[in-house]
Amino acid sequence: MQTGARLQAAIEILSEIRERGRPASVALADWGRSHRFAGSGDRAWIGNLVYDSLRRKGSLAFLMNCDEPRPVALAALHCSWGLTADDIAVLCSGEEHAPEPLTAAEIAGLESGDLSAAPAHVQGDYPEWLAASFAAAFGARAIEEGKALANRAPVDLRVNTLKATRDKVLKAFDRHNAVETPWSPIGVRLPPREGGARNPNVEADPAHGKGWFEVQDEGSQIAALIADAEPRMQVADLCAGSGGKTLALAAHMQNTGQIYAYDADATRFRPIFERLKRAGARNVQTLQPGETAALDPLAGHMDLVLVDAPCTGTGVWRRKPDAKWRLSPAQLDERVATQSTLLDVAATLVKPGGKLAYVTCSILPEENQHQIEAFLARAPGFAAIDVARRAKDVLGRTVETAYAGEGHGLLLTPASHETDGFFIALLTRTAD
Ligand SMILES: C[S@@+](CC[C@H](N)C(=O)[O-])C[C@H]1O[C@@H](n2cnc3c(N)ncnc32)[C@H](O)[C@@H]1O
Repeated sequence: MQTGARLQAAIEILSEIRERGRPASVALADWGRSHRFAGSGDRAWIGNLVYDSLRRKGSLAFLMNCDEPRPVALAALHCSWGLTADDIAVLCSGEEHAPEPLTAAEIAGLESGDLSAAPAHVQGDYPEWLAASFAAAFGARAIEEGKALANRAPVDLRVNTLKATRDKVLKAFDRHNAVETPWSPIGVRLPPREGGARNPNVEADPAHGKGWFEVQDEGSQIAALIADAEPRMQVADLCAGSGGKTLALAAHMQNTGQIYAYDADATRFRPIFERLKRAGARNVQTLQPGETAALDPLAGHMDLVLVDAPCTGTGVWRRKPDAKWRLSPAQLDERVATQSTLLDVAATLVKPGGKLAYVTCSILPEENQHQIEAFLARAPGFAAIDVARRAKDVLGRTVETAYAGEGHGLLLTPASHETDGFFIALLTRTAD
């Protein structure tokens, strides 16, 4: 496809997402199915522009004085890909499936659009209704943190220490410029590609088939590392999903002890079986998903309970940028209520002296520090552990929280740690 035709396709997909409220991944997959002639290079170019447009939709619309898909995509080419107004005018020839020529208003937006008078939520590209939460989380750094959540993310791999070493995995992805992640001793990072370039499909690599690594953001790796799982422990992973953290815990525990993996949703849980097999994890017992009675025998016996809670996913907006514009106050309230219930369930499983690790991939205080404060207020038999100290012990260096206020736990963010947004709190059961 000519570049102009790729641009027109991206604009059409953005219109589909906007008009029909469809997730970007679904709209892109549908487009691919109905345009079989498009090659993988075309799809990567179009997908990257769609995602970059969504990542910075608020600020790009402000610059262009219009939030329609076409001006937003043009502004993404300018602001995120570095094309000049003249470069973009060449693509908009109006011929051979290319977009119509630029209007005077579009040229003005591209050449002299200015964000300096825009409110913080526009400069930081987050929804206006979350402005107070961003200010509470980050204070004067709200715009900077929002901007970093609107960048592309790297592909992070967690080395499976049951089967490989970091050096082995680094070597396997040498051709993709693999480097060590900054914090996790078992992390490998493939930096994000620029412009329309395609990301490597790491899961198609033989090293993945051999179980040498799993795709897992460094923030998630850190959460699993500091959750305090030790060999021979009895551990419950209450929201195991497809097993990302279960696998990490199994490796930290060197395939000893027992991890009881549970999730309410059978479909989300299903991939765990294949992943456990590939990773060579033998200390995991899978519980019947959705059967809460399966948790009964664990009550009061667990050394560690991990609650990797369902959340708004505000910390992973780099990877799912359309989610940030779809999120609603009602969904946030619903998540907060579920998290609170899950903390209460988790508390019943912890043995005296045992631990409860609470993790979200959210940066919102409502789901993080406030959630922990409320739990500690209603569960006097639990006390907070100093996570910063634990992180220093595990990672060998000080990790400052990105949270601007007072509160328990550790908040990791793209701006402060080059990870996805993750919150980790560690509690201990002090009394019966
Ligand atoms: C953040 S995801 C878990 C990700 C997973 N631990 C990983 O590392 O890949 C949250 C999970 O919580 C599950 N969930 C939601 N409500 C639940 C409940 N009441 N009990 C158990 N799991 C629940 C969801 O199905 C989802 O898989």
